[in-house]
Amino acid sequence: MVNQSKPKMALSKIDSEIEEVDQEKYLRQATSYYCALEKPLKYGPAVDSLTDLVAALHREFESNYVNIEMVNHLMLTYKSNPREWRKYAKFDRYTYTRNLVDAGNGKFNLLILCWGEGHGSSVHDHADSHCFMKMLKGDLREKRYEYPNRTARDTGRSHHPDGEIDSRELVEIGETPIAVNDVAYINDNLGLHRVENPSHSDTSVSLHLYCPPFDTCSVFQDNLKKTTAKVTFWSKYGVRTKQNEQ
Ligand SMILES: N[C@@H](CS(=O)O)C(=O)O
Ligand SMILES: [Fe+2]
Repeated sequence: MVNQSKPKMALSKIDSEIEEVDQEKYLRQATSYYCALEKPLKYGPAVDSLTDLVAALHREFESNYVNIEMVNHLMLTYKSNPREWRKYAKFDRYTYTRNLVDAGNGKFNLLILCWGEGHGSSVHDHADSHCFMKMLKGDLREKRYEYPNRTARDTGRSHHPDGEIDSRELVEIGETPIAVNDVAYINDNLGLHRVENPSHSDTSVSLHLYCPPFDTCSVFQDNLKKTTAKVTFWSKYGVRTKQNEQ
C-alpha cells in the first residue's frame, strides 16, 4: 500500500500566534472575567464518581484553552460520596488540613480540605489562580473581602469616583454559607476570603481545585499587613506526608 501522506499546510500567522499562548498565561488572563456557574450546564457530561471527575478534569486540561466553565460544570456535577473520598480525609485537632488528591500533571491541584469543629482559614488570596471549592460534608461559611489596594480597573468595583480604594483595613463584601454539593468560586479579582466551619459539633470536608497550582499565597491581617504563606500538604494520595515533604 502506498502511503499517501498529505502535504503539510503552512501554519497561518494567526494559527502560530494562537499556538504560542500557554495554558498558564491563558488561565491567569481568564481570572479577569470568569465569574462562576450557579448550575451545571444543561447538556454537560455526567460525572459518576470521584475517579470519573479526576479523569474528566485531566481531559479538560489537555488543551491550552481550558474550558473553565466545563471545569466548573464538572465540579458541580460530581455528587459527594464519602466512600470515594474518605481515604483522603485526614483531620488534625488544631487546624484544617490540606490533602492532595491529584496533582493534575502540574496543571491543577485537586485537594480535600478537612475542617474540625470551629476550624477556619486566615484571610488570604489565591496567588492569581482560579479556586473552585465544593462542599462534600457539613457546612462552611465564606466571608469575602475586597482585595486591598487594587484599582477599580482591576476589580470592577470602587468606592471613589477616581477609582481608588484607599481603605486601611479589610473591607468585608459578603458572607455566604456553602451547602453540600454547592461550588463556590473565587479569584483575586473577585477578592480575598476566609473560610470557617461554623459548627462546634460537626466536622466539614471540601474539595478544592486550584489552577494553575500554587505553593504560596498571601495572608492579610485586619490592618492590611500582608505576608506570604507557604501552603503545605497534610497528606498526598491518602498517605500522611513527612515534615520535609509537605
Ligand atoms: N484556599 C485555602 C482554603 S480556603 O480557606 O479557601 C487553602 O487552599 O488552604
Ligand atoms: Fe481559599
